[in-house]
Amino acid sequence: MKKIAVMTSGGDAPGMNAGIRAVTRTALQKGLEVVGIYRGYQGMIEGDFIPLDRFRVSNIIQRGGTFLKTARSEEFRTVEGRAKAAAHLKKEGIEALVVIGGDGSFRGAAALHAEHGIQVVGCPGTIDNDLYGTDYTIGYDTAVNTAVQAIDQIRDTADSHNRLFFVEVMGRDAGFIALRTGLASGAESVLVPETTTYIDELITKLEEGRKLKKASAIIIVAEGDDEGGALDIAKKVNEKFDAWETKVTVLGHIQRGGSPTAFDRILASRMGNSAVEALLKGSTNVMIGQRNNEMVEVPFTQASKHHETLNPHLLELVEILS
Ligand SMILES: Nc1ncnc2c1ncn2[C@@H]1O[C@H](COP(=O)(O)OP(=O)(O)O)[C@@H](O)[C@H]1O
Ligand SMILES: O=P(O)(O)OC[C@H]1O[C@](O)(COP(=O)(O)O)[C@@H](O)[C@@H]1O
Ligand SMILES: [Mg+2]
Repeated sequence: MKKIAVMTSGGDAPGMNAGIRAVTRTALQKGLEVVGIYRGYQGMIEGDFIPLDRFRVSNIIQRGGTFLKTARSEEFRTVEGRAKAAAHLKKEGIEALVVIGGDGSFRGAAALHAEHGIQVVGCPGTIDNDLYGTDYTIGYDTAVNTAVQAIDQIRDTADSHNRLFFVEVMGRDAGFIALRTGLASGAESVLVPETTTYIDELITKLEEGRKLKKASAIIIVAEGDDEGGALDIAKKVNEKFDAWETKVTVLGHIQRGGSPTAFDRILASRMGNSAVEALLKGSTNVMIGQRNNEMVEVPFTQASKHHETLNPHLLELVEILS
């Protein structure tokens, strides 16, 4: 193997730049040439490539987003689109690829391997933490820290006015961001898609809080919750409970940006490094995961099929401590 490519795909996540840097510098150190692919699979289809040297990845470890840009490409979902993409890779002499992205990106990589024999290894890059086989994905820790900081600020104003806040966090159909954010911000309750949400139970809890003369209440709602988003849930609660004035905040894309935490930079650096080592020893169709602080290889088929379960003890802890 002489030349590899690296790309970012799907939703951006803080730490992706640190991952690109780690892939590039590890590969160069092993005597490989490295090419960056702009705009995910769409850039691959269009042959939008840039040679990477050690200086091209200087001064990016601390930057959010991804300097290679990212995209969601409908064309890559087609056999024809993938054939165009593979033709560009072959013309450039690229034999192997590191994809930093989520479950969808790994499905795309698996198709590229099946149809065109390109060797593919993935690094989990998504704020949602919704991949099986890794304790953490790149960007998750930063997103949680961003959300916690925002909720600390909401708590100041909620307390001053004695209000009830519903704060919606991202996570698509997973509740990881919501759970960790709720624990760290001392939320009264966390509503996640993985467990059934009972509006009546929530109201009982809020009433108990009123009786205890709590100054405010903050409920964290995962965007994919089974009872709907924060606005829907606030409405349902308000139909039966209006003792507190109620406000809704949707944190949205601020959770995706910002400088990555030290945790995410280190995770991305280790994963990028392991991805190149995996390619060199001939692995393909695997994601690099972190398990008990060790780097491991997880087949794409497992990684993208489902995600880890939420820790029920942590869900319980939110209730115990609130
Ligand atoms: N089943 C699939 N076959 C081929 N390509 C896919 C498939 N699923 C996703 N992709 C490609 O991967 C891209 C990123 O996937 P997406 O689900 O949007 O984000 P993520 O990788 O963060 O989960 C898609 O826009 C598409 O180009
Ligand atoms: O930026 P978009 O296209 O609105 O997508 C929003 C979605 O992307 C995410 O921020 C990240 O998801 P992916 O990493 O799977 O792309 C989700 O939490 C959210 O549901
Ligand atoms: Mg995804």
